Amino acid sequence: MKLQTISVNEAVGKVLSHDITKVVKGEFKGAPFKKGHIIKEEDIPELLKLGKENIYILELEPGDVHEDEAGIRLGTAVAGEGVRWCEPKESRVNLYADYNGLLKINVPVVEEINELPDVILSTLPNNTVVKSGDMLAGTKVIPLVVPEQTVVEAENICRRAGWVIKVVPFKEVKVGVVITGNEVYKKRVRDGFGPVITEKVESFGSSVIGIDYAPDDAATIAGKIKRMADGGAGLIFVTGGMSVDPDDVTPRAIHLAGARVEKYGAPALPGAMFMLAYLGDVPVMGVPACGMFFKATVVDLILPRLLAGERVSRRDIVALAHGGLCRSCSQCRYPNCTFGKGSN
Ligand SMILES: Nc1nc2c(c(=O)[nH]1)N[C@H]1C(S)=C(S)[C@@H](COP(=O)(O)OP(=O)(O)OC[C@H]3O[C@@H](n4cnc5c(N)ncnc54)[C@H](O)[C@@H]3O)O[C@H]1N2
Ligand code: MOO
Repeated sequence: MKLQTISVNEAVGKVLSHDITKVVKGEFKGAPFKKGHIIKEEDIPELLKLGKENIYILELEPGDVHEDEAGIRLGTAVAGEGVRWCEPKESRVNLYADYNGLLKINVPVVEEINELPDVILSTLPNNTVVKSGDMLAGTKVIPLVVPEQTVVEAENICRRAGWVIKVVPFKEVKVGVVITGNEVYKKRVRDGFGPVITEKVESFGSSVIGIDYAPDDAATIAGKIKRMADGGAGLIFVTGGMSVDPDDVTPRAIHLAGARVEKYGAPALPGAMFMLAYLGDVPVMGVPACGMFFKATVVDLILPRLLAGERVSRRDIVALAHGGLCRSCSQCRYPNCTFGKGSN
């Protein structure tokens, strides 16, 4: 590359090497002078007002990639299914969601890309629930010109990995709910769990196909879990009875139903007494009472993943630990907070 610095006063007739942007009080006000612009006499006062006494005139040589082209190539390389990129601004290319879904970030690959010289890729946390049009990531190069080799290496990393950033759409799942507890079964207490679960499930485009009530009896609860699965439920909630009292029999009931327990006890607060099991391929969630009392619990971290069709493992639940502590703010701002954001 041949990068020539010349005084603005001598720049008339020269071709600008990159966008010159305007920022007023920290706010980006666009680029009054675009890359490729031929400087005219009348541009000089405006350039001086923008604080530019010298400007770059650039001649690319073989093996050079201009920052904007590099940004586009990076954006193209990292954008997977459901992700689109925008035109570069000072080489920064933003990536946006094409539809509602679950954002998946291939974290080790993102780090591998960031190990390259002169390249950055910055993303929202893995497993964020996103809406169509949400910004998911931004990528850019640091210098005005990077070696072609750097861009090629980034592209190769992405190609080898298969995917870097993608949005997985939610499936329409038929959800069954078994509400446990003698006090609810015998109608001494009005069920508060059913409406909470129904609202959460429907917000992802799925539906509750049945809500059944069971007393604190493991065999009865187990029978109702099996009936939900036989009736076509693709995901089953079992609520209450998840802690240490003698009448807390839900974990035993899930086991008795024939489900294979992935993990009982989740490193998320609220949600410690949570259980995830699989009855064949059907996920069964044992949800403690906190799932009804608090706006955000472990359910909000696991449900979107299950509805996106993910097989959530014991390992995934263990990984919730870092970031799994809710700050218990007086006014809940979830999902705009750190709850569930530290896991990989
Ligand atoms: N000694 C201990 N006590 C508790 C522990 C513990 O480790 N040691 N863990 C606490 C944590 S953490 C949680 S979370 C809760 C879990 O509670 P359960 O899932 O066992 O809930 P229940 O005991 O069945 O109910 C608690 C409370 O909520 C009311 N409830 C339950 N289901 C419904 C419903 N469908 N509608 C309305 N209200 C409902 C129930 O009547 C109780 O008042 O345990 C802590 N305790
Ligand atoms: O399952 Mo409980 O969170 O720890 O409220």
